[in-house]
Amino acid sequence: MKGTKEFPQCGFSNTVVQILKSLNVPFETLNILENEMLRQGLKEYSNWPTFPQLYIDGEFFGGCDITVEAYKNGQLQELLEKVMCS
Ligand SMILES: N[C@@H](CCC(=O)N[C@@H](CS)C(=O)NCC(=O)O)C(=O)O
Repeated sequence: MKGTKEFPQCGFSNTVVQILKSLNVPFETLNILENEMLRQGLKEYSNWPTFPQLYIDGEFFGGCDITVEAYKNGQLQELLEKVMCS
C-alpha cells in the first residue's frame, strides 16, 4: 500500500486499512513508497497496475474497489472467516 496501516498516504490505501481494522483481522502492510523495486515487482507479480493490493493467505485478492465491493456484499468476510479457521 501507500504508507502504513498506522499512517496511510493515499485515500484508496486508507479505505482498505479501515475495512480490515473494522473486521478485526490481523494484517501487515508494506509501504511501496519506500521501495521502488517492490512497487514495480508487485505490479508484475499480481499483474495489477495500482495500489493498494490486498493479499489474503498469500493470494492476490484485489485493489480498493474490489475490496470495498466484497466488503459490502459479504464475500470478504466469508473468505476471511474461511482462511482464519483453516
Ligand atoms: N481503482 C483503484 C484505485 C487505486 C489507484 O488508482 N491507485 C493509483 C494511484 S494512488 C496507483 O497506485 N497508481 C500506480 C502507482 O502509483 O504506482 C483500486 O480499486 O485500487
